[in-house]
Amino acid sequence: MLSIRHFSKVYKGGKKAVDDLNLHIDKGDLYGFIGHNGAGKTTTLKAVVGILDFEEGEIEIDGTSILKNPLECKSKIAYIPDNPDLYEHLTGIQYLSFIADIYGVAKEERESRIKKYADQFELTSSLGDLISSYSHGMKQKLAIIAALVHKPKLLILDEPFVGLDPKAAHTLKQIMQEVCAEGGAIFFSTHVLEVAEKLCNKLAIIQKGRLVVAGKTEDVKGNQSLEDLFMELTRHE
Ligand SMILES: Nc1ncnc2c1ncn2[C@@H]1O[C@H](COP(=O)(O)OP(=O)(O)OP(=O)(O)O)[C@@H](O)[C@H]1O
Repeated sequence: MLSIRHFSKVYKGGKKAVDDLNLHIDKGDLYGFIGHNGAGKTTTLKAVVGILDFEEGEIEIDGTSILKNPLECKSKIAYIPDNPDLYEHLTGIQYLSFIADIYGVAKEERESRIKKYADQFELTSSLGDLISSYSHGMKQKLAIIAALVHKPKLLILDEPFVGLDPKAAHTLKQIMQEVCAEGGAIFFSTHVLEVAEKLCNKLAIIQKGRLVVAGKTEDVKGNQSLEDLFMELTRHE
């Protein structure tokens, strides 16, 4: 579903943020991406979704190159950045309809998907309100619903649990598991190691732009907790 091969990114000014990264995410994978602040997670996620140019390496979504055919790739994915910017002058439902229009989602399908996820996140009664009146968590929930409205094959999430209350975080975990059980795939960054450990079937740890370890959660962790492993692998940071 997602193949990252020999990906490197050097920012203007010479900073090498990611160095020769190789990762493969299959259909059904719930894949956690872990690393210290500045390790290169957001840089990787932005390159995957086609909003950050790169010169070295190849990234393919469902067999299609994000550099050569970005539109086809973007039709199959959804991305939620760590701080989503929404159109504040629209109401929640206007925003969701706008996103559904962009992806050409049929009326009945969009209505049922919006209802399902808005009910789950207890946002239904606020959908008629202006986004500018939403709290940070409500905006985060709206961004999640918008990402799910076209049933993407691949969801890319940058620290999706930040700002969510415990109930909303629980709902999001359930939705993520459901998406993957139905054959979708999710690649997400997080600093919440307990969540990654419990939720993900695969994990990757990145440090200073280089992959430290990647694979099935049980193989990566062995008998220790993810926190112990993470501290051990990154202790020279
Ligand atoms: N636009 C930019 N220009 C120059 N350097 C950048 C730019 N964006 C990020 N960097 C640098 O690239 C490195 C990786 O940053 P990145 O945002 O990918 O880290 P991260 O793992 O997502 O961190 P965090 O957990 O804090 O979000 C950092 O050293 C950062 O300073």
